Amino acid sequence: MRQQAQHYSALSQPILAMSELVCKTLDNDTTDMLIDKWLEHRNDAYWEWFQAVRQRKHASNTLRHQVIVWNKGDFAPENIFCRTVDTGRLIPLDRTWTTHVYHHRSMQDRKLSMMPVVFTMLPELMLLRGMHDLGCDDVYIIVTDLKRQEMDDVTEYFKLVCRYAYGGRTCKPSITSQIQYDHMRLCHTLLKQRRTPCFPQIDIAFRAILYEKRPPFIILFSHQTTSYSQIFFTHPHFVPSEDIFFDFPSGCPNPCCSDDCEMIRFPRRGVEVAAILSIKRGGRYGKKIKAKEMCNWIDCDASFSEETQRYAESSEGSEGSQSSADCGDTSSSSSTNGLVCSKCRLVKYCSPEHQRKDWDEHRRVCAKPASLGVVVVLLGCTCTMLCQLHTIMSIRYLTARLAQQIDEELMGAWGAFSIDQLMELAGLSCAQTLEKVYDKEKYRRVLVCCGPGNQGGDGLVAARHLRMFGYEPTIYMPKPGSKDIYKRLHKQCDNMKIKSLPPDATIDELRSTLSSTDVILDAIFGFSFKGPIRAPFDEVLPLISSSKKPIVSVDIPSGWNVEKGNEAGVGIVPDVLVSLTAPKEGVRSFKGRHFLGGRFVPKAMEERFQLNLPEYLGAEQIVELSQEQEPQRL
Ligand SMILES: NC(=O)C1=CN([C@@H]2O[C@H](COP(=O)(O)OP(=O)(O)OC[C@H]3O[C@@H](n4cnc5c(N)ncnc54)[C@H](O)[C@@H]3O)[C@@H](O)[C@H]2O)[C@@H](O)CC1
Ligand SMILES: [K+]
Repeated sequence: MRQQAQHYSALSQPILAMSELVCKTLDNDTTDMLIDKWLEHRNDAYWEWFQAVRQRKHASNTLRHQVIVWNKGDFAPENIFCRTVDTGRLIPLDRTWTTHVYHHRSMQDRKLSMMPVVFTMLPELMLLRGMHDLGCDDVYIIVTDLKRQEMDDVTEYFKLVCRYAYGGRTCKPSITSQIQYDHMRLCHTLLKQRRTPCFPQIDIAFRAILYEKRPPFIILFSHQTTSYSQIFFTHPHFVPSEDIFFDFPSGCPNPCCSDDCEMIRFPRRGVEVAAILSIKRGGRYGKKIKAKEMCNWIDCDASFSEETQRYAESSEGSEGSQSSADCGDTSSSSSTNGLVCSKCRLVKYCSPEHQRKDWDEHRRVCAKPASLGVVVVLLGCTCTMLCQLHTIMSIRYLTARLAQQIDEELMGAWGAFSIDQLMELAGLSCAQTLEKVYDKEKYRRVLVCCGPGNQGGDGLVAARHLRMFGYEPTIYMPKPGSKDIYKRLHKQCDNMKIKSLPPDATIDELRSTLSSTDVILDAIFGFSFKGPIRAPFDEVLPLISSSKKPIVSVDIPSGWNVEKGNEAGVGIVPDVLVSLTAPKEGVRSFKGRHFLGGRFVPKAMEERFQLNLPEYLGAEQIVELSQEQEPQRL
């Protein structure tokens, strides 16, 4: 061992036999067992993400774009299909794998199990496995205790070495000295911090695995709670598409977690942020990587040429494939075109026979795209109506977490909005909605009920605009917000001589104000509400509900669960709802007039989150989504 170690250097190619790390292998059955455990005790954030995937089905009907599909059946790996990055096949997530975990021998001495390591990363591993077809039956993980900065440094070092000196290749003297310097620095730092394994051990195992096993990706796991685990891809082709993974959970249990606090650096934003080792392939270092599109039948090695692709369609859907198979074309040799499943249009086969063979598996996901269904139903409608209705049908409903994420991004470095701006537009759209439905001659007296959060701010802005529109608003804030913006907005209302009930107004005072109110604006709770309702709102909400006055709710009716709706039956049931940015999951079954407001989402963001928002007309701040009755002004 010592003799072999003498040959180890930053610039020579190590072999796995030189590694002193212990390799623990978790076979397919163990992985299966871990997946079952995960399904039993799954983390809510991942569960939400998988649910959201369902809504995005057939967002795009083009063959290459639908990267993850779940159309039918329960939440189980066999019902969730992933488009592989290397063969373009759409295959279920139930293909397991063998995990090779390399760790320091001290962990073995302490009888530490490697299962928790795999379990921590299970959702990420499942997706990575699902998105890689060839050569991904084995997954390699090296366990470290690197801190965040050290992980960053090690990542940069491996990128450098793989780019210039992979497989012991010689490189320019200036690069050689840089590699040697970085290597020395890392050895020294990790030794000083008593990291186990030390850097040379990580380096030997890492580069030897790359060279001998040639995996599509390799993982450096970190035990440190303040660090993250890095996934290295050995080619840009192996990085899953960002289309669907941009909102994949960060792995951190804290819902306010930012990008910087990822536990596993899953490439949520695609190639741009992934750690890619640009290994030059070909010659004696292995085959060049070429993404190819292959027949969806897993045992077939026919591939389709990109340039000459001519999508021949089978005459019927997959269900009809059995009859087309009888036509007798059984060629499975390399083909330049293919048969596209005419029902879902998501998969391609080299022959009807292979389409038939794959049907048992593919039937679990095969479904007509939603948009086609709409076209059939609406054949009698005018073109404009059809477009509008189609858009409405496919608008995205948000979970609480996603609504918060969009909010943060709008006000983050990319969005660059301030809260004042968003609140102004949100409040304006609430006032505009009320004005659209309730004529100021008949419904002049508006009670604007404001909660303690940002939604309360929307209410104050709306009160100001309503006054401008000629209404007579009265503000009721049972628990005024403490933020400066809240106080400024209230001052602006005071300046316009808008009345406010005192925060400590008694229930009797509220009852008497309600009796002289024509319409109520419910700006109490928004997407951050979590039941049960606490005082003083536990008395206020029932009183508003029992007043029998018309109610316009902002974003989500107060007291409703953001995802499950009014399941507890204690929420306000409004006549009109104005959703902000995009409607929330909980209002899917809302029966009244439903508007969308908050016209500030940039197109790029709308596309990234696949919100599929309807078009706002002209200078309107609102757009009506659906209504039970004919739209009319009351
Ligand atoms: N991006 C967007 O869509 C924008 C959203 N805005 C508004 O901001 C809202 C979200 O604002 P916030 O995150 O501040 O939250 P909320 O306005 O939903 O309210 C949170 C407040 O309610 C209290 N609360 C929560 N559950 C409670 C319970 N069970 N009993 C009593 N009190 C409870 C909390 O203590 C907190 O003070 C949205 O719904 C929307 O109306 C706009 O202001 C700006 C733009
Ligand atoms: K509300």
